[in-house]
Amino acid sequence: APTQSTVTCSDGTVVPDSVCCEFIPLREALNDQVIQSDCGEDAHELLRLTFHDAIAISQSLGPSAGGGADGSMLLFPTVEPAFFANLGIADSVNNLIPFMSQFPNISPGDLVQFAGAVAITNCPGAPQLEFLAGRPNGTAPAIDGLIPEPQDSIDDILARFDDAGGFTPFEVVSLLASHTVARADHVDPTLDAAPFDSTPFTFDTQIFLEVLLKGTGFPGTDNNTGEVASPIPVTNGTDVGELRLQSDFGLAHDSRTACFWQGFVNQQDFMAQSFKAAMAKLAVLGHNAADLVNCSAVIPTPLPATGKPATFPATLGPDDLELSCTTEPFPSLTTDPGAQETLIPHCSDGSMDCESVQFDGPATNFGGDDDDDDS
Ligand code: HEM
Ligand SMILES: [Ca+2]
Ligand SMILES: [Mn+2]
Repeated sequence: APTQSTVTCSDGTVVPDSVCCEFIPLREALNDQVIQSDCGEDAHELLRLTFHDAIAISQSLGPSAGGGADGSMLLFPTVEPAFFANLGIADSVNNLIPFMSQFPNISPGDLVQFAGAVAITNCPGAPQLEFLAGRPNGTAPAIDGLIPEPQDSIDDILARFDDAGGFTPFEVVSLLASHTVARADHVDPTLDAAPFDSTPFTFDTQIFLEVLLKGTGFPGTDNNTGEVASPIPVTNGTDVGELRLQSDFGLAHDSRTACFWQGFVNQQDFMAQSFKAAMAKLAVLGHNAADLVNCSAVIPTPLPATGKPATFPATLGPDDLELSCTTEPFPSLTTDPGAQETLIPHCSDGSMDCESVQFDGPATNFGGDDDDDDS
């Protein structure tokens, strides 16, 4: 068999090509200057950016509609971030732009996918994503209209993912594991950092469980576009109640996806591996993977899963489930202790006050707001 040649980077990491070694100092710089080795706001926003850069491609409309994972967000920061569907993306774009000049040999498309992969290694339970290097620079911004929105029908969402990269309904649900480490700043304009599950700093399966609980209220104002009622809406100061996206609710109940959604509840390894496989596809949209170099060895080992099984938030239990998968049994789970509805901490260390990093930069959100007061 042919022998695979390797290179050893100065820190001892063994990689297939020396181009991979340049990502090691980038990884340290990203963790020091932006991510703060935390699964907090900045890590979450970098993960979201991998999606919004990559999904902007269309098989039906052709290459002029968008180049996929090509760094166009960073290269044309006044164009795509200003689309309504990209509200909030300007934060992560401005946080990455300084690294383009600090690491001139690393392309913006690589930078976006690499930053997201590094970011989630700070989230206990996240998989070690594949990372391939060598994406050429994007040549034009994508057109508006390619980013799924939470008010879109499930037909439209599944069709958009299929058109972007042939994603199956199972792969779409797999990608939504991302919402286990996610909070909305713009869905309810009165709220910052409204979490999608009760553990926004842990890459666990709570998102899949909690979206299956009956909605009882809203964490801030009612019935914003793309929002439906959540099961734990109580807000107290910076502890913002859970916010449920209409799209997550729809995917949890649509006949094409309901059993996939339910199937990730309390299945940490299956969820993490399925997310990893779907992310590998997302991260190379617009490229031929065979043209890229496998630099996965430069992605750190993620923090291990907590080992805590999925649990119903305090005061809730099986009676609060609203299920649409009729062919699979629902797992038996316990309820967290406590007589009061769960409050979700604002910071990963349980405190109320944690600063996120926000560099000034050229990217602006829809409406021109540059969001740097985001917390
Ligand atoms: C049906 C597809 C999807 C829809 C409709 C959707 C929608 C949204 C919305 C509306 C937000 C809140 C943004 C804000 O108000 O600040 C959000 C946040 C987020 N999304 Fe998605 N999303 C989808 C798929 C994905 C995928 C595939 C990924 C990654 C692989 C992802 C990662 C994230 C992350 C990490 C956040 C949190 C950002 C933060 O905490 O600041 N989403 N998503
Ligand atoms: Ca979580
Ligand atoms: Mn945010």
